[in-house]
Order: sequence, then C-alpha cells, then structure tokens
Amino acid sequence: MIETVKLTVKLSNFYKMPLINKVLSLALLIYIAIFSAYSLTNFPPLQVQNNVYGFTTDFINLIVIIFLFWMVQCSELSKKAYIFSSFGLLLWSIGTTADVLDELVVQPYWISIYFEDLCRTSGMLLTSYGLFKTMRFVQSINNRLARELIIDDLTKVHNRRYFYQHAKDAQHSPYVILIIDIDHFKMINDEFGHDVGDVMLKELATKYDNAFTHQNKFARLGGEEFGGYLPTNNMTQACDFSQQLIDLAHTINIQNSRHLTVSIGVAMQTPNEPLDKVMKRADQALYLAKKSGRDRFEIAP
Ligand SMILES: Nc1nc2c(ncn2[C@@H]2O[C@H](COP(=O)(O)OP(=O)(O)OP(=O)(O)O)[C@@H](O)[C@H]2O)c(=O)[nH]1
Repeated sequence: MIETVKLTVKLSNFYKMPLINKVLSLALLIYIAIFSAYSLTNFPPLQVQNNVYGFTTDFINLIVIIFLFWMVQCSELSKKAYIFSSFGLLLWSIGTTADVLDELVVQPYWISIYFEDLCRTSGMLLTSYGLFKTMRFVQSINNRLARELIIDDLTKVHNRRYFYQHAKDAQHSPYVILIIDIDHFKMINDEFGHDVGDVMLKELATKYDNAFTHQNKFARLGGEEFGGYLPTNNMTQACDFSQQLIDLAHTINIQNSRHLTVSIGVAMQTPNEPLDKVMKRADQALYLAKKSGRDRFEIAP
C-alpha cells in the first residue's frame, strides 16, 4: 500500500498546526519581549549611535532565525526533525536576542558571555542535527517514491513504466520481446473469486521474476499480461526459455483443482525497428497463440 506522504512548507499553514507549535511560537515571542523589556529597564544603557552597525546585523540575524523557526512550525516534518530543529532554533533565537541587547545595554558578564554563547552554540548544534534529520527524511521519501514508480503494487515485480524504459535504454540490438498472458483469467476470477485471481497473479509473477536472470528483464505490463525482455539474437534460446515459462505456469495450482496456463507471443527486433513495433508484433504473435489453442508460444514473422 502506498502510504500518504505529507511534506508541505506553507507559512499560511500555521493556523492548521497542532497546539504545541503555536504554544512554542508564542512562548518564544513572549520570552523575547520580557527579556528585552527587563534588560532595557534594568541594565545600564549604551550609546546606540556607536553600535548602529552591530545592532542592525544582530537584529537581522534574530529576524532570520525567528523566520526559520516559523517555517519549521509550518512544515510537516518527521517527529525527530521537528523536535531538533524547533528546540535548536528556539535556543539560537534566545542566544541571538541576548546578542542584540548586548548592543543596547551593558549586560552582566554571565549573560553576554556564558548564557548567550551557550544558547547560540547548542542551538546551532541542535538545528544542524534537525536539518540533517530533515534531509534524511526527504531522502527516504524520495527513495520510496522512486521505487514505487517502477514497481507493480500487487505483484511487487517491475511495472510497465520500468519495462519500456529499460528496453529503450538497454541499447542492445537485436533483442527479443515476450508478451505473456494468462489463459482464461476471467474464468478463474469468475469461478474462484477475484482474491484467488490476485494470488495467482502474485505467484506467477514471483516465479517468473526468479526465472529471468542476468540481463533478462521481467515486468507486469497490466492486468494478467506480463512482458519479458531478452537481450539476445538467438531465437532458439528465446523459444526454449518461452517453453520453460509455459512449463513453470503448470506448476501453479488453482485451489488444487487445475493448473495455470499461459500463452506467449515472441518477437525479435529487426534492424532499427523501434520498440513499439516489436511490441506490436509480439502482441500479434500472442493473439495467434491464443487462437491456436493457448498454453503455447508463437513467433512473430
Ligand atoms: N484478480 C485480478 N483480475 C484482474 C486483474 N487485472 C485484470 N484482471 C482480470 O483479468 C481478466 C482478463 O480477461 P480477458 O482479457 O477476457 O482475458 P482472459 O479471460 O484471460 O482470456 P484469454 O486471454 O483470451 O485467455 C478480466 O476479467 C480482468 O478483470 C487483477 O489485478 N486481479
């Protein structure tokens, strides 16, 4: 099953966020307001005009860190990434607030040196780890989506997208295409139920996937139809392999009442023939195999 992945960073999302995000943001703003008011009223003032440059840069730093904190609150990150980034930026803003006020008043030594630097440094460390966790989170989503893009959901073998891409990219010429179709699959579904049909599809796909070794590729093209890609110019080998696949289907029992059969269309690429044409010829050969009684393979002329 594809699990829904939420990954949004939208500042307007804040109002939809859990209470904890809002409480944390409010706590930060209240802390900054109280600490600033306390410092400005209790510590000896400095000449602001002598520190305009320092005050401006520190103030911009603070605004940027608060903005980053806000962005984290509005993002849907993994739990660890959220916790580390939030608390890191919280500490970092607390340290930077002290840094800004440092330019306006004479702070006690323990604030201007120890408290400020400790908060800022530990904040930076936690934020960096939160960023690392965020990147790992994005990477894991990316890897999972990339995998899901080429894997068939039901049978877990490669899907049609992978098959066509591989056949186009492989650049082996000539190659052989097999189109493999389960016989009377509708009857199996009708007689035994759709769930039994699904089990048959999975069982056949797993067995065939194991049979396609080395450079040979196998995929579910859709429904009860599968594709095979053999980078070979040896038609005898391709025919022997097709017969092996037909025999392999016979080893699968449908509820111990009868075995599965498949029909296969085989087509070898002619010089410079595009993939869709080879597929079409393989499909025509499959149609012939069906018409000739099924449980067999036919070679496209
Ligand atoms: N259980 C199951 N059935 C599926 C799935 N995808 C397609 N089918 C069924 O496969 C059947 C294909 O039927 P047809 O195209 O008539 O082919 P067939 O009955 O195999 O007949 P021939 O190919 O002529 O031998 C349909 O009944 C589809 O509903 C699936 O994922 N699971």
